[in-house]
Amino acid sequence: MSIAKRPRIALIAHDHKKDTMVRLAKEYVELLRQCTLSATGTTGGRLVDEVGLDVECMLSGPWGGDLQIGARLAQGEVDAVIFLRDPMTPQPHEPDINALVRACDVHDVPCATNLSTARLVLAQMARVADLDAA
Ligand SMILES: O=C(CO)COP(=O)(O)O
Repeated sequence: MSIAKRPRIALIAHDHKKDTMVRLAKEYVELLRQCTLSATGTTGGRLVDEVGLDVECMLSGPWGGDLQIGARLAQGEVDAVIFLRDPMTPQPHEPDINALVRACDVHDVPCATNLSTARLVLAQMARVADLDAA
């Protein structure tokens, strides 16, 4: 994967996965502080408030936040997506979610949709970009 010197990571979590995202961000806070972060609205707000990260917050997912991130990604402005999806709960904006994941596949951008993969991606990013992991 191609990774910028200061990796640009998008962070997204569905409601039942937001606590997991906050824990993950705390685990990798040293790495994430060295990255340029964007997030969907509610996820980003929690990462700012509870982890103290500097995050550019897009719209909330159901209001178009996934699409905003997807548009940036299509323009080559996102190096990885951590998208903790809730596989048990139907989402009103499922087409937007699919569009973002598809954009990751189209543009060959790493997209972690569960915690274990997220850890692998973040650890690899720290290694490849020679950044300090948590
Ligand atoms: O719905 C989401 C992703 O599809 C997440 O959006 P929020 O971070 O605004 O809750």
